[in-house]
Amino acid sequence: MKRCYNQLSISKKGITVNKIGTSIKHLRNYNRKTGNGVYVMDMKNIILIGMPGAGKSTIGVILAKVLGFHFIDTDIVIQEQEKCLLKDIIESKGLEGFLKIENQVNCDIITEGSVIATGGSVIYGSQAMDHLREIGTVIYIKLSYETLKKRLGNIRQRGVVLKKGQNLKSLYEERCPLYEKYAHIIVDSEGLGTEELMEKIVCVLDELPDKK
Ligand SMILES: Nc1ncnc2c1ncn2[C@@H]1O[C@H](COP(=O)(O)OP(=O)(O)OP(=O)(O)O)[C@@H](O)[C@H]1O
Ligand SMILES: O=C(O)C1=C[C@@H](O)[C@@H](O)[C@H](O)C1
Ligand SMILES: [Mg+2]
Repeated sequence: MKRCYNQLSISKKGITVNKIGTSIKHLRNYNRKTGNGVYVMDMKNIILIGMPGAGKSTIGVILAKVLGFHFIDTDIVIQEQEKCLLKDIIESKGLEGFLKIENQVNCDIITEGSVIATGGSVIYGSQAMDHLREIGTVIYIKLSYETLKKRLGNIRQRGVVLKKGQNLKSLYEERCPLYEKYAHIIVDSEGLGTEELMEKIVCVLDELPDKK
């Protein structure tokens, strides 16, 4: 099922897409008589990726408020779709089953002007990552292993996709190259509190050459 998170509205001026905090984007080449036109998706999303505990959900919601964007947490979308907690999906369907659902949920996201906080394991879904890179700017929130270890308690209790014999260190080493591979931008969050990190991301976005 495709999920659409934005709303179209029709006015005398034609069809517009209302996005909180952003200018209204018009349907291009809109013909009032036929009602035809091409809507150009020119408002990108901001997609946050990174290790579990990197702060994607925490930062994502603050970023959305500051930018006037929508906020989507894909972990919550998965839970709503499956009507089940993440850890219970992992337990009942196994790691592969969970990753398949996560890939599908992320592939199905249709939105614009949204901050999307992904789950830490989203980078195992290559179709999902290709889709997310298409619909927005992918930001990798990078944090050292040492800080993550301190921040995360028992990662098994958190429902992390951890293979047999894997620990936080080997998970970190396996995933870092994948986060780097899929990121448009890498933001080092070492030593930064939530407000500082949020400000750093806003600055980085502000400097993007193709900012819309
Ligand atoms: N900049 C920060 N400094 C210190 N602690 C932080 C920071 N950002 C988030 N945290 C804390 O780290 C923990 C994990 O944050 P959060 O749940 O946002 O991570 P996540 O990246 O969304 O993880 P997951 O992949 O599991 O969804 C929380 O307890 C949160 O309060
Ligand atoms: O990093 C992970 O393996 C995960 C992180 C969470 O956000 C959830 O997506 C899920 O619990 C798996
Ligand atoms: Mg999260």
